[in-house]
Amino acid sequence: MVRLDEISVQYPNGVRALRNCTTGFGKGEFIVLLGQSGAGKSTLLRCLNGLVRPTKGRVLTAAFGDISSPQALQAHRRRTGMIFQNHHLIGRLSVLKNVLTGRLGHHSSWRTLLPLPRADQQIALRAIDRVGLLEKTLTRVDELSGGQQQRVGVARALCQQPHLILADEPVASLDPATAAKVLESLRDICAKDGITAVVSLHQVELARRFADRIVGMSEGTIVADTTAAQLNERMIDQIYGTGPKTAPAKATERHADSDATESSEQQPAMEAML
Ligand SMILES: Nc1ncnc2c1ncn2[C@@H]1O[C@H](COP(=O)(O)OP(=O)(O)OP(=O)(O)O)[C@@H](O)[C@H]1O
Repeated sequence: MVRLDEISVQYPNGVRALRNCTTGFGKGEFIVLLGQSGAGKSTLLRCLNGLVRPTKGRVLTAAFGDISSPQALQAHRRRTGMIFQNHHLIGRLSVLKNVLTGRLGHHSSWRTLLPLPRADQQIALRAIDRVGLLEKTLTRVDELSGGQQQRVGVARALCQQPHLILADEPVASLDPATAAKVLESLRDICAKDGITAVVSLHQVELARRFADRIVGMSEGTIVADTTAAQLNERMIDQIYGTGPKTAPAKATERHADSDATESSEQQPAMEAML
């Protein structure tokens, strides 16, 4: 469904974040990326939706081919839902309006200046229903709990009718029980709809519980690629070295900032369209 072909990424500051990574993600697979902070998980996710351009190698999709061409990238992004640790929702808008932002990529820029069609509202309502938030449809997002907000993030991704969902530490800011519920709901919906999901996590236990497949990364390299059932201590040592099996508290403030920049730049345009 999507394939990374000998991908390397070197950032302008010289950091080599990915080194010759080759792997593929099949239709309907739920893949968890595991690795210490700095292993390259976010960079790999960003290559999968073209936010980071590989220095070397290609990202190939079954539907659109090599995403290095602008047309293929645009088509691929339209069908790729993103879920972030910090949700990236617009707090003062309702659940419905936030979820509807998932439809914007399906319209030309002039069309989005008008209210979105009824069909889009129905797709959004169905997505909200699937994550169990129908009774909160008109509630402001900043009045919801963290777990509910992340379910809005899932609904927004579903509203794109995606082939692929990329989730960068989607449950890192949630308590363990809520984290498990959010992942369970995401996994079940993806399995039912045949959506491929690539999810980075810091918790080995959650990876074991929810993943079909686990891809382990260390220093920009894929060091393990296994079914969840076959993940063993040797592989965990390869992924984490002698470090902890559950990674320490997050070191993603820099990403949160850069992701926030992306979304805050888009916010005024989004609000105008809704
Ligand atoms: N925009 C950037 N510019 C320069 N270096 C970067 C950039 N983004 C990431 N890096 C570096 O690339 C390497 C891989 O980072 P990446 O964010 O992909 O790792 P990660 O596994 O997602 O880490 P975390 O779990 O902390 O989010 C790190 O050394 C990081 O400092």
